[in-house]
Amino acid sequence: MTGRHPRSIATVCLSGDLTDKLEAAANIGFDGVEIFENDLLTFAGSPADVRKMAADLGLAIALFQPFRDFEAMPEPQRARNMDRAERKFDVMQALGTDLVLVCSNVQPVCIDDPARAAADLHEMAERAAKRGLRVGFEALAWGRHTRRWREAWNIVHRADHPALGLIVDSFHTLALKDDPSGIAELPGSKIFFVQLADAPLYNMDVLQWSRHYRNFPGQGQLPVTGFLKAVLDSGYAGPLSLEIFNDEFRAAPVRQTARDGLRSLILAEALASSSVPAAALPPVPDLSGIEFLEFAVNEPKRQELAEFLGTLGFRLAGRHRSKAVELYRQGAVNLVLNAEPDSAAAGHFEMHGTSVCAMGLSVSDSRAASRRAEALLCAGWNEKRGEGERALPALRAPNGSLVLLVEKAGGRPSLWEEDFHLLPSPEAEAGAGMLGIDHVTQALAPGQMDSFVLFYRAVFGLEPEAEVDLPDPQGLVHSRAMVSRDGRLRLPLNTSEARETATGRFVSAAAGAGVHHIAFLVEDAASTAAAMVGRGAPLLAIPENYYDDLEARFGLDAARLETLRSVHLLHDQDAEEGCFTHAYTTSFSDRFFFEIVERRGGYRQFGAANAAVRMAAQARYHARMRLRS
Ligand SMILES: O=C(O)c1ccc(O)c(O)c1
Ligand SMILES: [Mg+2]
Repeated sequence: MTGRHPRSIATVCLSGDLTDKLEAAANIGFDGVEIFENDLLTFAGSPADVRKMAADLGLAIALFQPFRDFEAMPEPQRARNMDRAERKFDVMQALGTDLVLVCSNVQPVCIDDPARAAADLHEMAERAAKRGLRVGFEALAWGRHTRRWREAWNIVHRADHPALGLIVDSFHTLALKDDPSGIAELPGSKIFFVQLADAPLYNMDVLQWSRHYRNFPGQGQLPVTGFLKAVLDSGYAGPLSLEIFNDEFRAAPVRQTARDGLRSLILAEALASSSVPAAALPPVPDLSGIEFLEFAVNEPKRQELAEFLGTLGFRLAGRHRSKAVELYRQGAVNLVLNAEPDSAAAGHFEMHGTSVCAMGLSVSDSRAASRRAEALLCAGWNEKRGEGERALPALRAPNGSLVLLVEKAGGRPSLWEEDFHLLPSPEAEAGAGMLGIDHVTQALAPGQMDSFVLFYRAVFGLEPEAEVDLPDPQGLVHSRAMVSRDGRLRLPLNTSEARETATGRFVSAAAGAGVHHIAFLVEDAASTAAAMVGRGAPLLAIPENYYDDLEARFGLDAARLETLRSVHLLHDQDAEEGCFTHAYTTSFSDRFFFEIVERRGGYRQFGAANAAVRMAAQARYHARMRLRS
């Protein structure tokens, strides 16, 4: 590969001991690592052992860090710091790395004099150079006197030593809302190292923010792309390295974090260097929504689920030509029930019980979409298939479920016509009014949000909406919707630290993340709900108090209120008079549930105002069911 920057990750990003960290970084495909001193101190082998381990794994040790509180100290600390530096140079030579990161001094006694800082760094660089080593100086956003990249650069420039260079870190620059564009004017060869980190926008103490809430580029809200563009425009040719301090990363499975990290770096580079072909990714797929959802079932659960879907107005529309797979249909909604032994669905059923095991996304170019996914490190999947059946490119989502890429080619028979024996649709069967899939909500285990956000953002170009907190009677649920640019695909993601919330119960019952609810778009929620009730659908009962409050909030007339009340409908309005009217079923097998939604006047949200009422009703229902069994 030509002209690609070496890709590196700091050991502090990853969980486990140094062996776990290096193995994960190497296996996923990083070229190098930054060794954090703490990971070395707590490691039971020598620096030479670490050097050998990295070499055996094919990993460069790109940098050793941090070296703290060095520059501009009064005597006697100044002299002591020079000795301390010599000892760290010994460690670096044993490790086999030539670059140390000096972060700006935070000590109150540090002298406010750039000339002194420059002189001290000059001396350190002179000592380093004697051993063939180099020193990089980084501004910490909370440094005593040096906080911005330009302040650090002025000191480096003034010190004027070939073994001294600048280290820039996107977090420190962007957290202070400092302008990175001037980095483009620096001589690229004087930038010795580049660290990348993103973060959610929190209004908090910058040190706490940095030490606990950083995340990978693309997982947060900082303008990392603009920062990286400036870096690349300088002509910098060294490593791009991820440096994330994050409480959840410290607890997450190390290989997952390593994969997310490399995925984020590949995406960040592609976004920042869209004009450089070497960094290019196939484009974000042109998505037109969800073609189907597939449920993993066994034979008894297939019958049970088919009956449940019948109460929602779905009818059996076809049987697969070669597999124990059925298609249920209504409007543009396709639901597939897969009971085929020895399939991805069967594996999913073994692990998670009755659950959504695959989502079929409709794309204009499935091969390009799958090449993009592969370039972003998604594992693929080849399902066995019968003679003449369509091969659907498939990739694994972070929870192990599949995303299948369905291409709608004009003129060609549909997937359903190709692979299924379709049953004639009876004229009289009108269904209950489902038009399409409005959104599909997944419940995630605590700590998985960043991973899923990055997956949908990188592979499919969905953008995260602002996080909302939903109060369940048993704890808080955090929800963030991933939405395609044209709004046609909506995938809310929910997490909860509390085990007994609706989200927490799902994750423990289903043994992991998965689809928790499916919302169908309808034209007229009241008539659909009435049709569902007529068919025996179990709608979730909503308390009287809710309707009293609705009347007060929106001034709905008595007849409308009575309609809503009679079929357990909830209602919300946005500031622009957009309306959202919706109802829920109780859950299937205490797992997932369905929603019908009617959107009017451009309403774009998900009825968050009603989530507390829904979750309290679910908690009551759940408690009643538990008493019965
Ligand atoms: O939090 C810190 O102290 C710290 C140390 C080294 C770094 O490179 C950094 O960005 C932050
Ligand atoms: Mg840093």
